[in-house]
Amino acid sequence: MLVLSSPSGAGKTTLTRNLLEQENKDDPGKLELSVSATTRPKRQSEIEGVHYHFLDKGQFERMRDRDELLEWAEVHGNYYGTPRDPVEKALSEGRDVLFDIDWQGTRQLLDKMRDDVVTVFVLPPSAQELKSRLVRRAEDSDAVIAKRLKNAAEEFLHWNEYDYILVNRDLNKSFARLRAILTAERLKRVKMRNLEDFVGKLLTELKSITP
Ligand SMILES: Nc1nc2c(ncn2[C@@H]2O[C@H](COP(=O)(O)OP(=O)(O)O)[C@@H](O)[C@H]2O)c(=O)[nH]1
Ligand SMILES: Nc1ncnc2c1ncn2[C@@H]1O[C@H](COP(=O)(O)OP(=O)(O)O)[C@@H](O)[C@H]1O
Repeated sequence: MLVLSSPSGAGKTTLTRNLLEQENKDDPGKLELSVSATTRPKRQSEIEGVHYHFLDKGQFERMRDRDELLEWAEVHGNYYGTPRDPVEKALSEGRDVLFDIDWQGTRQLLDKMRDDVVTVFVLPPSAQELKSRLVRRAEDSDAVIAKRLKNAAEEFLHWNEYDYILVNRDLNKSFARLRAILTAERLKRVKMRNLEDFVGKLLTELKSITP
């Protein structure tokens, strides 16, 4: 499980989309995005079921109360949560799962599955650039942008709960660094499947060619 968090506008959605596209080009189906449920209104560019499952408050609360969410939180005055089933299915089938969730949700995932979770916190190069990106994205009203900027102060404080920090100045560089994190994490001995079998085969082969 690879988690990206950041204050709104730092670039985590852009980075997750690029990562999914590139990874699935190289190894189709290996990395899956966890599509969250939310009560926030849909943005113009968003598609139901692709970017989020857009629910009303009652629908969300029913999912939460039936324990169908792996984690959930209230962010910027709306509910957000991770549907449990798709994540469990992907993991059981050996796929990696990418999450774009906030620090509250990250804490809940870590409490449940610490050994399997890698966390990345994305920071903007400056506060002014954070504001400019929110304005340039042109998806939210001035009031919504103001609220997100105000909440960024609280979110910044959680940087030290994450494994990796990406200061997202140049998008290409940040993307390359994110891929490096994923590659290195996949190469960790404890995360590699069937390694014992592989080394066993190497030993057998070695014996057969050793005089
Ligand atoms: N805990 C939790 N946070 C989420 C989830 N989905 C999205 N978020 C976070 O909610 C915040 C707002 O997301 P969004 O409304 O898409 O705005 P954006 O960050 O400005 O693109 C971001 O910090 C997301 O990472 C989720 O399923 N659980
Ligand atoms: N490194 C970067 N340099 C300049 N603009 C960026 C960079 N990364 C993201 N952006 C732009 O900033 C805006 C916010 O990015 P987004 O990925 O939506 O942020 P978040 O998901 O963290 O709220 C978008 O318009 C995006 O195209």
